[in-house]
Amino acid sequence: MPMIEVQDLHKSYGERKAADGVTFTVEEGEIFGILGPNGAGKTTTVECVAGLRVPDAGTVRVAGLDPVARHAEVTRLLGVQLQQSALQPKLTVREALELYASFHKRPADWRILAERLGLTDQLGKRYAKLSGGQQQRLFIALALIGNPRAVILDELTTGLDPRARRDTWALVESVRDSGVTVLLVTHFMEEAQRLCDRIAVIDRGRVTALDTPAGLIRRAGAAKSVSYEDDARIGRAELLALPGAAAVDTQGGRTVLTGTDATVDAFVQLLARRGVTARGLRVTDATLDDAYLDLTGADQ
Ligand SMILES: Nc1ncnc2c1ncn2[C@@H]1O[C@H](COP(=O)(O)OP(=O)(O)OP(=O)(O)O)[C@@H](O)[C@H]1O
Repeated sequence: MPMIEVQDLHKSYGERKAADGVTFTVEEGEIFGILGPNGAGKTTTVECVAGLRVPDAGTVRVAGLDPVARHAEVTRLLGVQLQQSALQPKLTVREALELYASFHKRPADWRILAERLGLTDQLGKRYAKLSGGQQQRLFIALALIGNPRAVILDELTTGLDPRARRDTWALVESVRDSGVTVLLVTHFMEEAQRLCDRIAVIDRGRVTALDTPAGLIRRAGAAKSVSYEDDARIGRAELLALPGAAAVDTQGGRTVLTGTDATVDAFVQLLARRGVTARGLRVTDATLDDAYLDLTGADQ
């Protein structure tokens, strides 16, 4: 049985369709990403999974249970860290952990959790005095305190510096390695590419693609890009006419040609035929960023 199933989920706020037929399945043990631009419907979708919102139509199941009708059981199975979570500013880390542990019948040992999440030295610190990274670690601890089988982590690393973000990624991996399924909401491509086994790209309330990170990149068809110092000897139209060529941009005096392996081969042959040396030539693999722009139309 899948850990989480969402089938044709619809949810509107008045006229605004936040989820417009969202469908995906999360298997046990996965880190499954929901990636999409602001307002795409990501939070609405995971709130329905957590049973915090009632869908207008469609089916949601967590370990086979309806999260609205069987809310108490689902709360035991599913830990939730929602976007913009906040705690009472004067609460200390220890008090928050103890309080949340008291909500569960069989909580995890909060001291072990604090140790695992690097919070042991912060136990006496008030929530308001924690750094952004420490606050996020505390929220992960609170999401895990009921020993859940799955966790929802929504916009976990927003506002964190690159170092804290990387530390948080390592934590998410260790959560998965401990056997907990992770549903991760993000709008950071790098985060999704680095962490997720599979990703659903959501745009305007719909899943526009669902695949592994590598699959999404391949599907977007922009597998490679080649860049060089522009000297205008090869025209833009000529570059775009190469097989598989998807785009030509100029960035900081460099021409960037995006396409497939075939585009790169044809470009190199073109240089050879012309006897032209492209200075500062670089060939790079396209990232999920390129695929994402393609899949969401976010650059339009
Ligand atoms: N409680 C609400 N009342 C009215 N409209 C809402 C409410 N919550 C969300 N919306 C709207 O529904 C749409 C989807 O919002 P949602 O928060 O699900 O998107 P999101 O993908 O999580 O966005 P973000 O990345 O900005 O958090 C947006 O247009 C948002 O303004």
